[in-house]
Amino acid sequence: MHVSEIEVSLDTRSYPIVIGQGLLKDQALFERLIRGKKVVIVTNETVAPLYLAELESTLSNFDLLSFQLPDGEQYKSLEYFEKLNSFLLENNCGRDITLVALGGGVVGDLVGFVAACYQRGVDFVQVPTTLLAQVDSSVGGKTAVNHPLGKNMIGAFKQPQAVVIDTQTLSTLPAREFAAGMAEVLKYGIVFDRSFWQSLIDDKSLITALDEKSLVTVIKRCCQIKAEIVAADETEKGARALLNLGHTFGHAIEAEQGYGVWLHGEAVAAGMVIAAKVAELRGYLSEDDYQEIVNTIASYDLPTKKPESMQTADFVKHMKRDKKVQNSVMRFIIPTEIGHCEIMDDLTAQELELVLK
Ligand SMILES: NC(=O)c1ccc[n+]([C@@H]2O[C@H](COP(=O)([O-])OP(=O)(O)OC[C@H]3O[C@@H](n4cnc5c(N)ncnc54)[C@H](O)[C@@H]3O)[C@@H](O)[C@H]2O)c1
Ligand SMILES: O=C(O)C(=O)C[C@@H](O)[C@H](O)[C@H](O)COP(=O)(O)O
Ligand SMILES: [Zn+2]
Repeated sequence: MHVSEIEVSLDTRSYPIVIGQGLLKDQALFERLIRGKKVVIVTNETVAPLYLAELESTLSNFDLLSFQLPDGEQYKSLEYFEKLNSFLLENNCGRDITLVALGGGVVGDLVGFVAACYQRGVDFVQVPTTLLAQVDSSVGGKTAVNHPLGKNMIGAFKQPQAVVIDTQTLSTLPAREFAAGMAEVLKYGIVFDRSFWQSLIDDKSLITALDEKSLVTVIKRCCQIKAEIVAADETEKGARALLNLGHTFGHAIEAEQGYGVWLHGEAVAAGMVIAAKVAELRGYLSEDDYQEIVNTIASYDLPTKKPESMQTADFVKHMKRDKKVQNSVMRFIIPTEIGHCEIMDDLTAQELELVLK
């Protein structure tokens, strides 16, 4: 089995991202990565029947418990944050526990936040099973739950002990979820790397056919980019904000439509098109690049338009609370060419009205 390893360099909190096919079965790997004796696997009702027994068998030398969440973005909530904490207390889990997040970004974000808070912080390991979680959410330590008034509004920066990516798990992922993960993959191309972007166009049929070599190449490149950005700016004081391309609009769509109605990746896809339109209207982005962004996003079966029902005021209401707001000024990430983005803080109400038409 070929296994790749990428390090997220954060001094004493550095950790590996291990990528390979069949890693859920790698007993020696997990025994190397987990410090204590007691492990709680947290997963959800969809992932459990697919992968829980396999991981439990791999971790059979640990004192093991498991906890299942219902499936859905709406359960990335304070209510389920409390339920998981209660489960840990009821089972007398101490500070030496390791939480293992087995699932997509919803499980990973919630478990990470519990790991940040339970008894003021315990170890956790990310075992992402969606494309989105493998390329983005499992890396970098942004953990959170949603609030009815905004996405990821209550959370913490808490880095995992390790990220273990078993690419085999993608074989059971529904097509709509795969496409949602591709939105974040395309984001890396638009923000940081034009030649990576080009490869996503050239290799589209291999990628969507889940060709193992192509998938590993894509996952590795995304993890490398994210690891570099996080190492340079862990808590988003500067460059890390670029990873938010499309999210200011996307988070507004998710919250306004009701969590889970639009998938995170779908909302980000539409948000990236809106951000690209802002840039094109300003003359910062060429018409050709704008059109290439729209066409490529559409080619991966992702939306390129906002929900019809949403008006400018519905966006503004949410965007005013965006975490990038500084001194009451909204800030947006916009592409100036494919492979390069900048932060913009002078979008006018008229421009906003125009792009959201
Ligand atoms: N922390 C971060 O840096 C970060 C980055 C990006 C996104 N996110 C968050 O991640 C969440 C979205 O994550 P997601 O797209 O993984 O959604 P998700 O966690 O809801 O998973 C998507 C769906 O796939 C199912 N699933 C998971 N693995 C599967 C598998 N291998 N086979 C079959 N079904 C499987 C899940 O049960 C769910 O129904 C959002 O809450 C978003 O805000 C966080
Ligand atoms: O890791 C980051 O930084 C990101 O912005 C990655 C995003 O894809 C992700 O959706 C993140 O959770 C958004 O963060 P938020 O701070 O806008 O809630
Ligand atoms: Zn995202």
